[in-house]
Amino acid sequence: MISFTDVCKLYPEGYEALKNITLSIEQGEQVFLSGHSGAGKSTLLKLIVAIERPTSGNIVVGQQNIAALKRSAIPYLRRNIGMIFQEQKILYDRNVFANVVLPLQVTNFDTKTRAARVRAALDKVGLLNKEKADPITLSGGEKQRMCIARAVVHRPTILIADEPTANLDSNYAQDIMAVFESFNQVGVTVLISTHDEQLLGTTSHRVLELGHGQLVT
Ligand SMILES: Nc1ncnc2c1ncn2[C@@H]1O[C@H](COP(=O)(O)OP(=O)(O)OP(=O)(O)O)[C@@H](O)[C@H]1O
Repeated sequence: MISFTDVCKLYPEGYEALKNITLSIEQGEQVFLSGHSGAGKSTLLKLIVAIERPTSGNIVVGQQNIAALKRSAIPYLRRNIGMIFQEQKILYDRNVFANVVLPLQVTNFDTKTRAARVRAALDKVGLLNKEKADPITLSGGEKQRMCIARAVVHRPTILIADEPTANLDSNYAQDIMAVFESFNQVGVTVLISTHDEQLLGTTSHRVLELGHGQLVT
């Protein structure tokens, strides 16, 4: 489902963020990505959704070879992927419903179907009663759950999250992880980067550890 073969990423300034990464994640698997700050976790996740491009090596997601993907094909790739990134944009000039419906605006669904999908996504993250709320009034955990609803509203087969529990207290963090778990249980492939030592120490899921741009485990 996701495979990297000898992937290297050299940023234009010359920093080698990833060195010879080879890995494979099966369809329906949940995997955590760990590693120190600057280890290359965000870079690895960005390569999967073609926010960044590899300097060398091959990346296959589903049936698509990402390294060879034309810019015009990127929106099609992302139709199958839900993304939750740290620098995620929340639009504060509109309510929760309007934030979550955004990914559906490029689809052909009619208004009724869009509304049903948004409510189903909000329901899954426990925010159904907040659809009319302004995002500014949400707690940190609720904002994060809104971002998850937005990432899954188009029913992706792969979910990628970069430090989704950073800056949340442990109760909120557990809630967020339970939401990811519930998507994985219905067959979604989930890849989450995290620093959370407690979570990494107790999880039954596979942990890939990066250190200085290389896979340690
Ligand atoms: N756009 C960029 N241009 C140049 N260097 C970058 C860029 N993005 C990341 N880097 C560098 O690549 C290395 C890996 O960064 P990355 O953000 O992937 O690490 P990380 O493991 O996600 O770290 P953190 O946990 O702090 O978010 C770092 O040294 C970083 O400074």
